[in-house]
Amino acid sequence: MIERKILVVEDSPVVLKVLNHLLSQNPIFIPVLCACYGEAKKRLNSDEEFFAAIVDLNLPDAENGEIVDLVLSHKVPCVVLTGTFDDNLRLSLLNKGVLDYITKDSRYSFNHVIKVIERLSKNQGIKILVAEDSSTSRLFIKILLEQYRFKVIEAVNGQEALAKLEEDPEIRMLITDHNMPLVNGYELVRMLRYNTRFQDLVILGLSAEGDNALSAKFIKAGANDFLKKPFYHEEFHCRVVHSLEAQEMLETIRDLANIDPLTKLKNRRCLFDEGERLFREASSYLSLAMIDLDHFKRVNDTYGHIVGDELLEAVGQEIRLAFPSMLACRFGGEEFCIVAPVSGLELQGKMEAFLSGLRSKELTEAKIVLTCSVGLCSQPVDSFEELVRVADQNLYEAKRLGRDRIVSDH
Ligand SMILES: Nc1nc2c(ncn2[C@@H]2O[C@H](COP(=O)(O)OP(=O)(O)OP(=O)(O)O)[C@@H](O)[C@H]2O)c(=O)[nH]1
Repeated sequence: MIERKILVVEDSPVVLKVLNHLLSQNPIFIPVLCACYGEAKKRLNSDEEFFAAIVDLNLPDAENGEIVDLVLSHKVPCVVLTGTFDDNLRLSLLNKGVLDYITKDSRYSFNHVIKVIERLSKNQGIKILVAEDSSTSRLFIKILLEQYRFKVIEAVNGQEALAKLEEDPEIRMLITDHNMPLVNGYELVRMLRYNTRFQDLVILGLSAEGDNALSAKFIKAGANDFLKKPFYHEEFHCRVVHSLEAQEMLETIRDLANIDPLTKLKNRRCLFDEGERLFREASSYLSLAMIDLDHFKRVNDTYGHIVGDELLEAVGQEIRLAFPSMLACRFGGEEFCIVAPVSGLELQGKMEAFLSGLRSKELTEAKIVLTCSVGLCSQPVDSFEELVRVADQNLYEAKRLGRDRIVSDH
Protein backbone atom coordinates (compact mmCIF):
# COMPACT_ATOMS: atom_id res chain seq x y z
CA MET A 1 0.00 0.00 0.00
CA ILE A 2 1.26 3.46 -0.89
CA GLU A 3 1.67 5.70 2.16
CA ARG A 4 1.32 9.45 1.88
CA LYS A 5 2.79 11.85 4.38
CA ILE A 6 0.61 14.83 5.20
CA LEU A 7 2.32 17.77 6.84
CA VAL A 8 0.09 19.45 9.44
CA VAL A 9 1.30 22.82 10.75
CA GLU A 10 -0.88 24.16 13.55
CA ASP A 11 -0.12 25.73 16.93
CA SER A 12 -3.36 24.69 18.62
CA PRO A 13 -2.83 21.27 20.25
CA VAL A 14 -6.57 20.55 20.07
CA VAL A 15 -6.78 21.20 16.32
CA LEU A 16 -3.59 19.21 15.80
CA LYS A 17 -5.12 16.30 17.70
CA VAL A 18 -8.38 16.41 15.72
CA LEU A 19 -6.56 16.49 12.36
CA ASN A 20 -4.22 13.73 13.47
CA HIS A 21 -7.22 11.60 14.44
CA LEU A 22 -9.14 12.24 11.22
CA LEU A 23 -6.14 11.66 8.94
CA SER A 24 -5.17 8.47 10.76
CA GLN A 25 -8.57 6.95 9.94
CA ASN A 26 -7.36 6.55 6.37
CA PRO A 27 -4.48 4.03 6.46
CA ILE A 28 -2.67 5.61 3.50
CA PHE A 29 -2.18 8.94 5.29
CA ILE A 30 0.73 9.42 7.68
CA PRO A 31 0.24 12.71 9.55
CA VAL A 32 3.45 14.62 10.34
CA LEU A 33 2.60 17.15 13.04
CA CYS A 34 4.42 20.47 13.50
CA ALA A 35 3.45 23.14 16.03
CA CYS A 36 5.30 26.06 14.41
CA TYR A 37 6.90 27.46 11.24
CA GLY A 38 10.45 26.55 12.35
CA GLU A 39 9.59 22.90 12.87
CA ALA A 40 7.80 22.71 9.51
CA LYS A 41 10.80 24.32 7.77
CA LYS A 42 13.11 21.67 9.17
CA ARG A 43 10.85 18.84 8.00
CA LEU A 44 10.43 20.38 4.55
CA ASN A 45 14.20 20.84 4.17
CA SER A 46 14.82 17.20 5.04
CA ASP A 47 14.57 14.44 2.39
CA GLU A 48 10.99 13.59 3.30
CA GLU A 49 8.39 13.71 0.56
CA PHE A 50 5.04 15.24 1.48
CA PHE A 51 1.90 14.51 -0.46
CA ALA A 52 0.06 17.59 0.85
CA ALA A 53 0.07 20.08 3.70
CA ILE A 54 -2.62 21.50 5.98
CA VAL A 55 -1.42 24.77 7.49
CA ASP A 56 -2.65 27.36 9.93
CA LEU A 57 -2.19 30.89 8.60
CA ASN A 58 -1.16 32.43 11.92
CA LEU A 59 1.66 30.65 13.66
CA PRO A 60 3.52 31.97 16.73
CA ASP A 61 6.78 32.33 14.77
CA ALA A 62 5.16 33.35 11.44
CA GLU A 63 2.06 35.45 11.95
CA ASN A 64 1.44 36.63 8.40
CA GLY A 65 0.87 33.43 6.47
CA GLU A 66 4.58 32.88 5.63
CA ILE A 67 3.97 29.15 6.00
CA VAL A 68 1.95 29.15 2.75
CA ASP A 69 4.88 30.48 0.69
CA LEU A 70 7.21 28.03 2.38
CA VAL A 71 5.01 25.02 1.59
CA LEU A 72 4.28 26.15 -1.98
CA SER A 73 7.99 26.81 -2.61
CA HIS A 74 8.53 23.09 -1.89
CA LYS A 75 5.80 22.30 -4.46
CA VAL A 76 3.60 20.67 -1.84
CA PRO A 77 -0.16 21.15 -2.41
CA CYS A 78 -1.49 23.23 0.45
CA VAL A 79 -4.83 23.62 2.27
CA VAL A 80 -5.11 26.68 4.53
CA LEU A 81 -6.91 26.71 7.86
CA THR A 82 -7.83 30.02 9.38
CA GLY A 83 -9.68 31.37 12.38
CA THR A 84 -11.49 34.20 10.61
CA PHE A 85 -12.86 34.51 7.11
CA ASP A 86 -11.47 37.27 4.90
CA ASP A 87 -12.67 37.38 1.29
CA ASN A 88 -9.67 39.30 -0.06
CA LEU A 89 -7.17 37.11 1.72
CA ARG A 90 -8.98 34.01 0.48
CA LEU A 91 -8.78 35.28 -3.10
CA SER A 92 -5.11 36.13 -2.87
CA LEU A 93 -4.29 32.71 -1.39
CA LEU A 94 -6.25 30.85 -4.07
CA ASN A 95 -4.45 32.91 -6.71
CA LYS A 96 -1.12 31.83 -5.22
CA GLY A 97 -2.09 28.20 -5.81
CA VAL A 98 -3.53 27.18 -2.45
CA LEU A 99 -6.03 24.33 -2.90
CA ASP A 100 -8.62 25.54 -0.43
CA TYR A 101 -9.15 28.11 2.30
CA ILE A 102 -11.18 26.73 5.17
CA THR A 103 -12.35 28.47 8.37
CA LYS A 104 -12.12 26.55 11.62
CA ASP A 105 -15.70 27.32 12.61
CA SER A 106 -17.07 23.83 13.26
CA ARG A 107 -16.05 20.19 13.27
CA TYR A 108 -17.39 19.95 9.71
CA SER A 109 -14.53 22.24 8.64
CA PHE A 110 -12.05 19.53 9.60
CA ASN A 111 -13.99 16.86 7.75
CA HIS A 112 -13.93 19.18 4.75
CA VAL A 113 -10.13 19.44 4.97
CA ILE A 114 -9.84 15.64 4.98
CA LYS A 115 -12.20 15.42 1.99
CA VAL A 116 -9.96 17.79 0.02
CA ILE A 117 -6.88 15.68 0.84
CA GLU A 118 -8.67 12.43 -0.02
CA ARG A 119 -9.81 13.87 -3.33
CA LEU A 120 -6.23 14.87 -4.06
CA SER A 121 -5.15 11.33 -3.39
CA LYS A 122 -7.79 9.95 -5.80
CA ASN A 123 -6.86 12.53 -8.45
CA GLN A 124 -3.33 11.16 -8.64
CA GLY A 125 -4.56 8.12 -10.51
CA ILE A 126 -6.78 10.08 -12.92
CA LYS A 127 -5.68 10.99 -16.44
CA ILE A 128 -7.30 14.01 -18.06
CA LEU A 129 -6.95 14.91 -21.73
CA VAL A 130 -7.00 18.63 -22.52
CA ALA A 131 -7.94 19.39 -26.14
CA GLU A 132 -7.25 23.03 -26.89
CA ASP A 133 -5.39 24.63 -29.81
CA SER A 134 -4.24 27.73 -27.93
CA SER A 135 -1.01 26.84 -26.15
CA THR A 136 -1.51 29.58 -23.51
CA SER A 137 -4.96 28.32 -22.62
CA ARG A 138 -3.80 24.71 -22.66
CA LEU A 139 -0.92 25.47 -20.33
CA PHE A 140 -3.20 27.40 -17.98
CA ILE A 141 -5.61 24.43 -17.73
CA LYS A 142 -2.71 21.99 -17.35
CA ILE A 143 -1.26 23.99 -14.44
CA LEU A 144 -4.66 24.16 -12.73
CA LEU A 145 -5.16 20.40 -13.08
CA GLU A 146 -1.64 19.56 -11.94
CA GLN A 147 -2.14 21.67 -8.82
CA TYR A 148 -4.81 19.13 -7.95
CA ARG A 149 -2.46 16.29 -8.84
CA PHE A 150 -4.30 15.09 -11.96
CA LYS A 151 -2.19 13.54 -14.73
CA VAL A 152 -2.55 15.73 -17.81
CA ILE A 153 -2.28 14.72 -21.47
CA GLU A 154 -2.57 17.36 -24.20
CA ALA A 155 -4.02 17.48 -27.71
CA VAL A 156 -3.92 20.47 -30.07
CA ASN A 157 -7.00 19.57 -32.12
CA GLY A 158 -10.00 17.27 -32.13
CA GLN A 159 -8.36 14.69 -34.38
CA GLU A 160 -5.34 14.34 -32.12
CA ALA A 161 -7.68 14.12 -29.11
CA LEU A 162 -9.53 11.22 -30.76
CA ALA A 163 -6.29 9.41 -31.52
CA LYS A 164 -5.03 9.83 -27.94
CA LEU A 165 -8.33 8.59 -26.52
CA GLU A 166 -8.22 5.56 -28.82
CA GLU A 167 -4.69 4.63 -27.79
CA ASP A 168 -5.05 5.22 -24.05
CA PRO A 169 -8.13 3.63 -22.43
CA GLU A 170 -7.04 4.97 -19.05
CA ILE A 171 -8.02 8.54 -19.95
CA ARG A 172 -10.93 9.27 -17.62
CA MET A 173 -11.88 12.80 -18.59
CA LEU A 174 -11.76 15.08 -21.62
CA ILE A 175 -11.75 18.85 -21.31
CA THR A 176 -12.32 20.27 -24.75
CA ASP A 177 -12.49 23.69 -26.32
CA HIS A 178 -14.86 24.19 -29.24
CA ASN A 179 -12.84 26.20 -31.78
CA MET A 180 -10.11 23.81 -32.87
CA PRO A 181 -8.77 22.88 -36.32
CA LEU A 182 -9.65 19.60 -38.10
CA VAL A 183 -12.37 18.43 -35.71
CA ASN A 184 -14.04 21.00 -33.44
CA GLY A 185 -15.02 20.36 -29.82
CA TYR A 186 -18.71 19.85 -30.46
CA GLU A 187 -18.08 17.35 -33.29
CA LEU A 188 -15.54 15.57 -31.11
CA VAL A 189 -18.11 15.09 -28.32
CA ARG A 190 -20.69 13.81 -30.81
CA MET A 191 -18.25 11.31 -32.30
CA LEU A 192 -17.21 10.05 -28.88
CA ARG A 193 -20.74 9.57 -27.62
CA TYR A 194 -21.65 7.51 -30.70
CA ASN A 195 -19.00 5.03 -29.65
CA THR A 196 -20.03 2.80 -26.72
CA ARG A 197 -16.35 2.54 -25.69
CA PHE A 198 -16.43 6.14 -24.57
CA GLN A 199 -19.73 6.12 -22.70
CA ASP A 200 -17.98 6.47 -19.33
CA LEU A 201 -15.58 9.20 -20.43
CA VAL A 202 -16.34 12.36 -18.45
CA ILE A 203 -16.52 15.33 -20.83
CA LEU A 204 -16.32 19.00 -19.95
CA GLY A 205 -16.84 21.44 -22.84
CA LEU A 206 -15.33 24.90 -22.86
CA SER A 207 -17.25 27.62 -24.64
CA ALA A 208 -16.53 31.26 -25.30
CA GLU A 209 -18.46 33.83 -23.31
CA GLY A 210 -21.73 34.90 -24.92
CA ASP A 211 -22.17 31.71 -26.89
CA ASN A 212 -25.14 30.30 -24.97
CA ALA A 213 -26.21 28.07 -27.84
CA LEU A 214 -22.85 26.31 -27.82
CA SER A 215 -23.09 25.38 -24.14
CA ALA A 216 -26.47 23.77 -24.81
CA LYS A 217 -25.08 22.02 -27.91
CA PHE A 218 -22.24 20.55 -25.87
CA ILE A 219 -24.66 19.16 -23.29
CA LYS A 220 -27.04 17.84 -25.96
CA ALA A 221 -24.17 16.09 -27.72
CA GLY A 222 -23.38 14.26 -24.48
CA ALA A 223 -20.94 16.42 -22.52
CA ASN A 224 -21.32 16.07 -18.75
CA ASP A 225 -20.87 19.79 -18.18
CA PHE A 226 -19.49 22.94 -19.76
CA LEU A 227 -17.68 26.04 -18.60
CA LYS A 228 -17.61 29.49 -20.14
CA LYS A 229 -14.22 31.06 -20.80
CA PRO A 230 -12.66 32.94 -19.14
CA PHE A 231 -13.42 30.93 -16.01
CA TYR A 232 -12.47 31.34 -12.40
CA HIS A 233 -10.14 28.55 -11.35
CA GLU A 234 -12.16 27.59 -8.26
CA GLU A 235 -15.27 27.08 -10.35
CA PHE A 236 -13.21 25.11 -12.88
CA HIS A 237 -11.96 22.81 -10.14
CA CYS A 238 -15.45 22.37 -8.62
CA ARG A 239 -16.92 21.43 -12.00
CA VAL A 240 -14.13 18.98 -12.79
CA VAL A 241 -14.53 17.28 -9.42
CA HIS A 242 -18.35 17.26 -9.47
CA SER A 243 -18.44 15.64 -12.92
CA LEU A 244 -15.89 13.02 -11.87
CA GLU A 245 -17.72 12.28 -8.63
CA ALA A 246 -21.07 11.95 -10.43
CA GLN A 247 -19.48 9.44 -12.82
CA GLU A 248 -17.81 7.56 -9.94
CA MET A 249 -21.17 7.31 -8.20
CA LEU A 250 -22.82 6.02 -11.37
CA GLU A 251 -20.13 3.37 -11.73
CA THR A 252 -20.52 2.32 -8.10
CA ILE A 253 -24.26 1.86 -8.61
CA ARG A 254 -23.62 -0.06 -11.83
CA ASP A 255 -21.09 -2.30 -10.07
CA LEU A 256 -23.55 -3.00 -7.29
CA ALA A 257 -26.08 -4.12 -9.90
CA ASN A 258 -23.64 -6.14 -12.02
CA ILE A 259 -20.89 -7.51 -9.79
CA ASP A 260 -21.23 -10.49 -7.49
CA PRO A 261 -19.98 -9.22 -4.11
CA LEU A 262 -18.41 -12.52 -3.02
CA THR A 263 -16.34 -13.46 -6.07
CA LYS A 264 -16.07 -9.94 -7.59
CA LEU A 265 -16.97 -11.51 -10.93
CA LYS A 266 -19.86 -10.26 -13.02
CA ASN A 267 -23.22 -11.70 -12.04
CA ARG A 268 -25.74 -13.79 -13.95
CA ARG A 269 -27.73 -10.74 -15.09
CA CYS A 270 -24.60 -9.28 -16.59
CA LEU A 271 -23.73 -12.60 -18.25
CA PHE A 272 -26.94 -12.47 -20.26
CA ASP A 273 -26.72 -8.72 -21.03
CA GLU A 274 -23.10 -8.81 -22.17
CA GLY A 275 -23.29 -12.34 -23.59
CA GLU A 276 -26.18 -11.39 -25.87
CA ARG A 277 -24.26 -8.35 -27.08
CA LEU A 278 -21.19 -10.53 -27.79
CA PHE A 279 -23.42 -13.00 -29.60
CA ARG A 280 -24.81 -10.23 -31.85
CA GLU A 281 -21.37 -8.76 -32.51
CA ALA A 282 -19.45 -12.03 -33.01
CA SER A 283 -18.35 -12.27 -36.64
CA SER A 284 -17.24 -15.89 -36.44
CA TYR A 285 -16.76 -17.77 -33.16
CA LEU A 286 -18.35 -17.36 -29.76
CA SER A 287 -17.48 -19.98 -27.17
CA LEU A 288 -18.83 -20.50 -23.68
CA ALA A 289 -17.45 -22.67 -20.88
CA MET A 290 -19.53 -23.48 -17.82
CA ILE A 291 -17.44 -24.45 -14.79
CA ASP A 292 -18.87 -26.24 -11.76
CA LEU A 293 -16.77 -26.96 -8.65
CA ASP A 294 -16.75 -30.69 -7.83
CA HIS A 295 -18.26 -31.87 -4.55
CA PHE A 296 -18.53 -28.36 -3.21
CA LYS A 297 -21.23 -29.41 -0.75
CA ARG A 298 -18.57 -31.48 1.04
CA VAL A 299 -16.52 -28.32 1.62
CA ASN A 300 -19.48 -26.67 3.34
CA ASP A 301 -20.25 -29.85 5.27
CA THR A 302 -16.63 -30.37 6.39
CA TYR A 303 -15.37 -26.84 7.02
CA GLY A 304 -18.56 -24.79 7.29
CA HIS A 305 -20.11 -22.13 5.07
CA ILE A 306 -17.55 -19.43 5.92
CA VAL A 307 -14.73 -21.51 4.45
CA GLY A 308 -17.08 -22.42 1.57
CA ASP A 309 -17.48 -18.69 0.90
CA GLU A 310 -13.73 -18.14 1.14
CA LEU A 311 -13.17 -20.89 -1.39
CA LEU A 312 -15.65 -19.29 -3.82
CA GLU A 313 -13.87 -15.96 -3.32
CA ALA A 314 -10.50 -17.60 -4.05
CA VAL A 315 -11.87 -19.31 -7.18
CA GLY A 316 -13.25 -15.92 -8.32
CA GLN A 317 -9.77 -14.46 -8.07
CA GLU A 318 -8.20 -17.40 -9.93
CA ILE A 319 -10.76 -17.01 -12.72
CA ARG A 320 -10.12 -13.27 -13.00
CA LEU A 321 -6.38 -13.92 -13.31
CA ALA A 322 -6.75 -16.78 -15.80
CA PHE A 323 -9.24 -15.08 -18.16
CA PRO A 324 -8.48 -11.35 -17.90
CA SER A 325 -9.84 -10.35 -21.29
CA MET A 326 -12.86 -12.66 -21.39
CA LEU A 327 -16.35 -12.25 -19.96
CA ALA A 328 -16.15 -14.13 -16.65
CA CYS A 329 -19.26 -14.45 -14.48
CA ARG A 330 -20.65 -16.26 -11.46
CA PHE A 331 -23.60 -18.10 -12.94
CA GLY A 332 -24.96 -19.03 -9.54
CA GLY A 333 -23.88 -21.00 -6.44
CA GLU A 334 -20.63 -22.78 -7.37
CA GLU A 335 -21.06 -22.41 -11.13
CA PHE A 336 -19.13 -19.96 -13.31
CA CYS A 337 -19.19 -19.03 -17.01
CA ILE A 338 -16.46 -17.83 -19.34
CA VAL A 339 -17.49 -16.36 -22.70
CA ALA A 340 -15.19 -15.18 -25.47
CA PRO A 341 -15.19 -14.64 -29.25
CA VAL A 342 -12.55 -17.36 -29.74
CA SER A 343 -12.67 -20.89 -31.15
CA GLY A 344 -13.75 -23.78 -28.94
CA LEU A 345 -10.25 -25.21 -29.28
CA GLU A 346 -8.65 -22.01 -27.98
CA LEU A 347 -11.00 -21.76 -25.01
CA GLN A 348 -10.50 -25.45 -24.24
CA GLY A 349 -6.71 -24.95 -24.19
CA LYS A 350 -7.03 -22.05 -21.76
CA MET A 351 -9.49 -24.02 -19.65
CA GLU A 352 -7.16 -27.05 -19.44
CA ALA A 353 -4.34 -24.78 -18.23
CA PHE A 354 -6.68 -23.21 -15.68
CA LEU A 355 -7.89 -26.58 -14.34
CA SER A 356 -4.40 -27.98 -14.07
CA GLY A 357 -3.22 -24.80 -12.25
CA LEU A 358 -6.15 -25.07 -9.85
CA ARG A 359 -5.43 -28.76 -9.09
CA SER A 360 -1.91 -27.83 -7.98
CA LYS A 361 -3.08 -25.17 -5.51
CA GLU A 362 -4.09 -25.33 -1.88
CA LEU A 363 -6.85 -22.78 -1.50
CA THR A 364 -7.94 -20.94 1.67
CA GLU A 365 -6.45 -21.52 5.12
CA ALA A 366 -8.02 -24.99 5.07
CA LYS A 367 -5.65 -25.79 2.13
CA ILE A 368 -8.40 -27.21 -0.07
CA VAL A 369 -7.42 -28.87 -3.34
CA LEU A 370 -10.16 -28.42 -5.86
CA THR A 371 -11.22 -30.01 -9.12
CA CYS A 372 -13.86 -28.72 -11.52
CA SER A 373 -16.07 -30.07 -14.25
CA VAL A 374 -16.56 -28.02 -17.40
CA GLY A 375 -19.10 -28.03 -20.20
CA LEU A 376 -17.98 -26.16 -23.30
CA CYS A 377 -20.03 -25.07 -26.28
CA SER A 378 -18.71 -23.43 -29.44
CA GLN A 379 -21.04 -24.82 -32.09
CA PRO A 380 -23.14 -22.46 -34.20
CA VAL A 381 -26.38 -21.87 -32.32
CA ASP A 382 -29.35 -19.54 -32.84
CA SER A 383 -29.14 -17.60 -29.61
CA PHE A 384 -26.96 -16.88 -26.60
CA GLU A 385 -29.44 -18.78 -24.40
CA GLU A 386 -28.91 -21.84 -26.59
CA LEU A 387 -25.14 -21.53 -26.13
CA VAL A 388 -25.65 -21.54 -22.36
CA ARG A 389 -28.06 -24.49 -22.56
CA VAL A 390 -25.68 -26.68 -24.61
CA ALA A 391 -22.73 -25.83 -22.34
CA ASP A 392 -24.89 -26.80 -19.36
CA GLN A 393 -25.76 -30.14 -21.01
CA ASN A 394 -22.07 -30.80 -21.60
CA LEU A 395 -21.33 -29.93 -17.99
CA TYR A 396 -23.94 -32.47 -16.89
CA GLU A 397 -22.18 -35.05 -19.06
CA ALA A 398 -18.79 -34.15 -17.52
CA LYS A 399 -20.25 -34.77 -14.06
CA ARG A 400 -21.83 -38.04 -15.20
CA LEU A 401 -18.53 -39.28 -16.65
CA GLY A 402 -16.81 -38.88 -13.27
CA ARG A 403 -16.05 -35.11 -12.84
CA ASP A 404 -12.67 -33.31 -13.12
CA ARG A 405 -12.88 -33.05 -16.92
CA ILE A 406 -14.00 -30.94 -19.85
CA VAL A 407 -16.78 -32.08 -22.18
CA SER A 408 -16.87 -30.11 -25.38
CA ASP A 409 -18.92 -30.26 -28.59
CA HIS A 410 -16.18 -29.64 -31.12
N1 LIG B 1 -20.68 -21.48 1.19
C1 LIG B 1 -21.48 -21.35 0.14
N2 LIG B 1 -22.10 -22.42 -0.39
C2 LIG B 1 -22.87 -22.26 -1.47
C3 LIG B 1 -23.10 -21.00 -2.06
N3 LIG B 1 -23.94 -21.17 -3.12
C4 LIG B 1 -24.21 -22.48 -3.20
N4 LIG B 1 -23.57 -23.16 -2.20
C5 LIG B 1 -23.61 -24.58 -1.88
O1 LIG B 1 -23.04 -25.31 -2.96
C6 LIG B 1 -23.48 -26.67 -2.83
C7 LIG B 1 -23.72 -27.26 -4.19
O2 LIG B 1 -24.02 -28.60 -3.99
P1 LIG B 1 -24.43 -29.61 -5.12
O3 LIG B 1 -25.25 -28.88 -6.16
O4 LIG B 1 -25.04 -30.79 -4.45
O5 LIG B 1 -23.11 -29.95 -5.84
P2 LIG B 1 -21.69 -30.43 -5.36
O6 LIG B 1 -21.62 -30.81 -3.92
O7 LIG B 1 -20.74 -29.37 -5.80
O8 LIG B 1 -21.49 -31.73 -6.19
P3 LIG B 1 -21.31 -31.91 -7.75
O9 LIG B 1 -21.66 -30.60 -8.42
O10 LIG B 1 -22.25 -32.97 -8.14
O11 LIG B 1 -19.87 -32.27 -7.96
C8 LIG B 1 -24.73 -26.64 -1.93
O12 LIG B 1 -24.43 -27.24 -0.70
C9 LIG B 1 -25.00 -25.14 -1.75
O13 LIG B 1 -25.52 -24.87 -0.46
C10 LIG B 1 -22.46 -19.87 -1.46
O14 LIG B 1 -22.60 -18.72 -1.89
N5 LIG B 1 -21.67 -20.10 -0.38
